[in-house]
Amino acid sequence: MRVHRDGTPVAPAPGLIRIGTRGSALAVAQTTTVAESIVAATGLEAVLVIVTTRGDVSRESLSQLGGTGVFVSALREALLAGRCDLAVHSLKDLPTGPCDGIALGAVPPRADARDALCGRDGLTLAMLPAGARVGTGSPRRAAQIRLRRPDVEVLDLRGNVDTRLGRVGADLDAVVLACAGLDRLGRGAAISERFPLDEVPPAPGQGALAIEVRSADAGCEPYRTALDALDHAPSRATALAERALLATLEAGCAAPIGATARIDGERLLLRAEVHGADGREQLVFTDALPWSATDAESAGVPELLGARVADQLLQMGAARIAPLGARP
Ligand SMILES: NCc1[nH]cc(CCC(=O)O)c1CC(=O)O
Repeated sequence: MRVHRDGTPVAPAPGLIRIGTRGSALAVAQTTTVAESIVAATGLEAVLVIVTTRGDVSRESLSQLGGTGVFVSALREALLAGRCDLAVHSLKDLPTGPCDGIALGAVPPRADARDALCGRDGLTLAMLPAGARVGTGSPRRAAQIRLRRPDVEVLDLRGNVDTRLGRVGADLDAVVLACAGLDRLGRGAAISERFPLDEVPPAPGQGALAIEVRSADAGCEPYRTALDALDHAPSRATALAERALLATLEAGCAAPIGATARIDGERLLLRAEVHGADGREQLVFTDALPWSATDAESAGVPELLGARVADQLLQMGAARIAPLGARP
């Protein structure tokens, strides 16, 4: 497998699949795993095409750039322009709306969706001393921590995973990050606590990857074989239910919303929470619908379930208590 970094085009060739990715260590690690699966399933040769986004090179804050969508759009442009054949994203960073000409080709088996506390000296959230300094850039994570530990100080945090981890034991006592990213980077040893999904629901889609393909190519070989080999029905169903919730709430990726779906026997179950702007109010709702990976009737169930849970949260006052349209 080759990694192409310099920005010049990689010509399409028979037997070669060009996989677009962001250039961060995390993105390259996860796209490498995807590429290896494709090579194993299809016998194709794979090249990673690294697409630099404004979000990677700019020092502006994410809100000035227009949200995490900036990471996604450069990769989608490369796909639409034919500079790569597939694009690999962190599913939680994708905007909820459809994108003309692009289809969600596959959702591979989901990594650990939980949030992780990385505390100095192995400290868990309960063990942190009063007044401890905890870093996170996420309003959801901030609200979840304040609710459990009103006596700790939550501080804003940006930067890549290594930058954030580097602050632990320096100016911060702990940071909160996604388990998936830490595990994929081989930094799982930095985790002092993995928060239970039902108690601290993560961002919708966290831990899942989205493999995008040009809509016109989705049913054609060799893409079809590659995508079929990558796709994992339970991971797709849970991630899509969580995203449908976000879409119905008309919420941005920085809105203080946590969601976790799971397969429970022959049902798809979705639990979601919305946090108030002041960090004290919280709404929680859980619902389930019949779902089975082998049943054609189950198509559309994840979207239906996500919309139902969102409607219920709206009736409970979600739009009143939370800044749903907030950008990071
Ligand atoms: N918000 C940025 C982001 N987008 C995807 C991941 C990695 C986890 C994943 O793949 O869901 C992270 C880092 C984090 O939240 O700690």
